[in-house]
Parts: sequence; C-alpha cells; structure tokens
Amino acid sequence: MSTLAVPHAGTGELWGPEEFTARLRAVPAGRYHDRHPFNVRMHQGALTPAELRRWIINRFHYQRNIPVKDALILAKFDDSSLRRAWLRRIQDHDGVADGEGGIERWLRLGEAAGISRARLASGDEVLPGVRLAVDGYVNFCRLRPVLEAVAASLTELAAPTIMRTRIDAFERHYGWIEADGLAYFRTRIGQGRRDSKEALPLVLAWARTRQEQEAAVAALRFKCEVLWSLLDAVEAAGQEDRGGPQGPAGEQA
Ligand SMILES: O=C(O)c1cc(C(=O)O)c2c(n1)C(=O)C(=O)c1cc(C(=O)O)[nH]c1-2
Repeated sequence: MSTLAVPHAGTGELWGPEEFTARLRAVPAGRYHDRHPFNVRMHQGALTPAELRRWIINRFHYQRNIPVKDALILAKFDDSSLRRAWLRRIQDHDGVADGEGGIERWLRLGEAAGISRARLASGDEVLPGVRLAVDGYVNFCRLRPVLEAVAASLTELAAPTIMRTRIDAFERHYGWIEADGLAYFRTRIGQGRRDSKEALPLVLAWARTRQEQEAAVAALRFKCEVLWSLLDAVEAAGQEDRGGPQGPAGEQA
C-alpha cells in the first residue's frame, strides 16, 4: 500500500496518493449518515408522515447553509479558476435567477410533502441540535484552513449512492409525496459526483505533510459527525413524540 510513501520529519511518513485516497474514502464508508438508524428507517419506509416532514424541515436548514459555507470557502481562494469552480457550487443551490437552484427544489420537495413554503422558509421548527450541527459545519469552514474546509465536503463521495437509494425508497414507500418533489435528489446525483471529483484532487495536492493529511481525514470525520448529529436530533424529537426513548412519559421512573 505505501510504496509511494516518502519519509516526513516528526509526524510519520507521508501517505502516497493511493493510500491517502483510500484513507479518505474509508471515512464515509464507515460512518456516513446512511447508517444512522433514522436514515435506515427512512429508507425502509418505516417513517410516519410527521417524521418525514420533520426531516424535510430540518434538512432544509442544512441546505440553505451550504451556499453560505461555500462562500466562506470561496473567500479563501486566491485563484480565479478555483473561485469560478466554487461559485458554481453556490449557484447549484441558489440558482442564477429566482425560481432556480437546489434551495428552490427543496422548497418544492416540502410542498410535495404538504409543507408550505412559508412554514419551511420560516425556520421556526428547526431543532436546537440541528442548528448547532449546521452552525458547527459553517463555522468549521469559516475558521479552518482551506484544505480542511474542502476535505469536509468529501462526504459527497458517498452522497450519489445515498441519493439513488433515497429516490427508490421515496417512490416505493412514500407515494403520498408527489413525484415532482424528488427533483432535488435527482439533480444532486450528478452535482455531488462532480463536486467530489473536483475536490478530491485538491485535497490530495494541498496536503503536503502527514500532519496535513491527517487533518484532512479528521475534517471528513468531523463532517460525518455533523450529518450524524443532525439525524440524532431529528430522531430524538420523534422519540419525544412517542413519549421518550423508554416508552410513554408517564411510565418513566
Ligand atoms: O442527503 C444527503 O445525504 C446529502 C449529503 C451531503 C453530504 O454528504 O454532505 C450533501 C447533500 N445531501 C446535499 O444535498 C448537498 O447539497 C451537499 C453539499 C455538501 C457539501 O458539504 O458541500 N454536502 C452535501
């Protein structure tokens, strides 16, 4: 595995590009939110309409903050071609005109699931844990070096697969959501693939020391934790509805 490794003072050998890539890919392979019990139940068709609506409302908070964190990353680049590439990510979400882009498509997903635009856009039902997780990601991209901020986006290596599974699951189990509402997920398959294909070579090139390589892997781990925490909060709110994790409220000691 380490045939390309070269020695680096103090912090161990620099991983060769193959080993570094394998280590980055191993992070979402092991701890991506597709394994989260809430996501597993979503894909099994076991969520109630109220639970699915809660997820759509809370995930919207993540969606609307993605272009904010991408603008923070863009501001770290001193190179026009990189800024242009990153600007396209912002446009993926915001569109280039009213009525376009991923945020608009997520609003339509909400409508297809019976959530009005005003309700979704208000943010009133965003859970505290979701707010903290999303703030954590935005602030990470604001405060950390560009290598780590870009590495954190590499969860998208795993995103196209989860999108495909989600489309199948929604079509099979949640027929009450109008089919047009799934456009967000369909569009995201290609965008996510392109984003990760673009970001991976940047991370490989910018991590020049073993310490930086490890920081990139840690950034990706952190991002998996952000996505995991978001679902923890959504799941916990459902348990409260059902009377708490130990059963109905009155039966708890
Ligand atoms: O539904 C998902 O499972 C999922 C995961 C991720 C991800 O892995 O970060 C993103 C998205 N969706 C997504 O829609 C999206 O726009 C997106 C942007 C980013 C990012 O970090 O730049 N991740 C994701």
